[in-house]
Amino acid sequence: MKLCDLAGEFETGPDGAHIDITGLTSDSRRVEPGFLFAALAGTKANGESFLADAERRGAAALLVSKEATIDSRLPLVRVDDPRRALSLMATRFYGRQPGCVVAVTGTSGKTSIAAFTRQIWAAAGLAAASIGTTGVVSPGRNDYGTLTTPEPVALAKLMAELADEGVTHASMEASSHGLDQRRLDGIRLSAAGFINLGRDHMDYHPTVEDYFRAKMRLFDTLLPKGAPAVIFADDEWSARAADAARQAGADVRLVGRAGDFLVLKRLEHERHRQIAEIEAAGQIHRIVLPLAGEFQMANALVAAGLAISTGVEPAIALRALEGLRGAPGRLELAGTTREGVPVFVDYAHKPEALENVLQSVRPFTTGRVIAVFGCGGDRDTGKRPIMGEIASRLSDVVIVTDDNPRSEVPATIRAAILAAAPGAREIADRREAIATAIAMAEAGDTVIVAGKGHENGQTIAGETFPFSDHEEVRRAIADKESA
Ligand SMILES: CC(=O)N[C@H]1[C@@H](OP(=O)(O)OP(=O)(O)OC[C@H]2O[C@@H](n3ccc(=O)[nH]c3=O)[C@H](O)[C@@H]2O)O[C@H](CO)[C@@H](O)[C@@H]1O[C@H](C)C(=O)N[C@@H](C)C(=O)N[C@H](CCC(=O)O)C(=O)O
Ligand SMILES: Nc1ncnc2c1ncn2[C@@H]1O[C@H](COP(=O)(O)OP(=O)(O)OP(=O)(O)O)[C@@H](O)[C@H]1O
Ligand SMILES: N[C@H](CCC[C@H](N)C(=O)O)C(=O)O
Ligand SMILES: [Mg+2]
Repeated sequence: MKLCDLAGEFETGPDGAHIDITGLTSDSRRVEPGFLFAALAGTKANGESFLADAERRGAAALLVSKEATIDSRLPLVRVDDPRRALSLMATRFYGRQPGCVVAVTGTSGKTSIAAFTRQIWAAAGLAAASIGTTGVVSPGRNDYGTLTTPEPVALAKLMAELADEGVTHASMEASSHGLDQRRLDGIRLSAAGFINLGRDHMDYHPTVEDYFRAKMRLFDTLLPKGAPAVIFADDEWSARAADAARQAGADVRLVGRAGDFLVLKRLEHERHRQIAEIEAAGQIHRIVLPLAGEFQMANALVAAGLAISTGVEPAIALRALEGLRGAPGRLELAGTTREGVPVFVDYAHKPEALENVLQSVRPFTTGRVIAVFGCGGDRDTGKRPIMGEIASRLSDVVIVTDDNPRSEVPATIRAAILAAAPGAREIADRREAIATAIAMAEAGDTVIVAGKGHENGQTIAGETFPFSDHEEVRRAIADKESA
């Protein structure tokens, strides 16, 4: 593609306008001959330090900030916001996107909502995909993922591939990092969703306000004016999110007990399912959601709201809730012991998520709630004691173990949690911690293994070892039975 076509509204200068660009990247190590290299200011480095490296590898043009002092003979595209420009150029380069893309933000529930929206569309006969923390799922794929919101170039390429594979509807997660770093600025959105705001990523965002503002970019910058914004109505931050979306000119649709678009009239919990009465356009629909946890009902309502807002009949969308499968590792029943103790694997790795999950199992637990969890290294340290306090308040037995210590000393992470969790046991080895919880469980108890959900590895000191909470649960149950 010619540089001037790729640059679109951004100026290229006369010399380079007609050179051919063969690809684009923001990582100089991935530059190939003919590529445009985007120099981005990062958290650890500045891409401007790698211009020479990019040039050596064959870069044909550079995307740089207006203020940068550049010593290069290559054609330059100078812009105010290189990250945004890179996203816009990447989608121009790859061309196609599914005709209908929705994005959802919030602290907890994004993966579940993206997966549910895909399932509702599929139930309505549409070729649908979801993109997020657990990877990419579509009629033709089930790819494991690493980031919640992929990098802009990878995302643009993926969207084009999905469109080529016949996918017409895609739901994606918009993480605060993704929004802040403009990863999805090139995506054409048909609707957007908001679920909640809690404590997360305080290592990256200086304040909660900054975190909230990053999330609101979805409505005030990315969502086209007049497009539907589906907002969960029952969170502490709902009113502010709705205001922000309304001010940005979105068509706000509230879902939940305090909703106006989908109103949750009644909810009854059974062991592994819930029965709900939902009002849509003046009609009451009685549905059975085959998932435990009130938070899943909230997620299901946002997903149904997004599906309805993109053309699915309300009756069809709400009926589809009866066939929903939870996203992998989200309050997922990983096994049941011979005594009938359910063992759930859950991805709660932040305070509100842990609180929700522990509260969710209480109604059907006649004995003890046994919780096994830890916290990841190189992430927000402030959440550790908060999670320790929540676990000891809401469970009867707490076992503190390792999550992904990454580069940190694991014992230091555990100590920070234990300081706020009096009476908790400390078992560093995650396999042993899971086995201990399952071995001690008696009839009436519930075991929750939290923090890693769908993950298939444990990262310790820069190395990732194969590890699956699901497999460990199965192994521990089998060992208990044969003992
Ligand atoms: C903290 C964070 O978000 N970092 C992201 C950020 O990196 P950065 O800009 O800070 O990178 P940097 O190391 O300072 O380097 C600056 C620039 O120099 C470039 N560089 C660097 C070295 C070199 O030799 N040549 C070169 O060109 C880098 O490619 C980069 O463009 O921008 C990069 C490009 O977009 C991202 O890859 C990177 O995500 C890293 C991989 C990451 O781990 N991010 C996590 C924390 C994340 O994004 N998580 C969210 C939320 C998770 C959730 O809550 O679910 C997600 O969406 O997954
Ligand atoms: N609506 C919700 N409210 C509170 N907690 C929730 C909600 N939905 C899910 N959770 C909890 O958060 C965990 C993660 O859920 P999910 O993966 O759907 O959220 P996410 O926003 O994608 O999280 P992440 O940013 O970590 O990818 C679940 O395992 C559950 O413990
Ligand atoms: N996307 C999240 C995942 C955390 C998962 C948890 N197991 C941990 O390692 O902290 C993050 O990178 O902060
Ligand atoms: Mg997610």
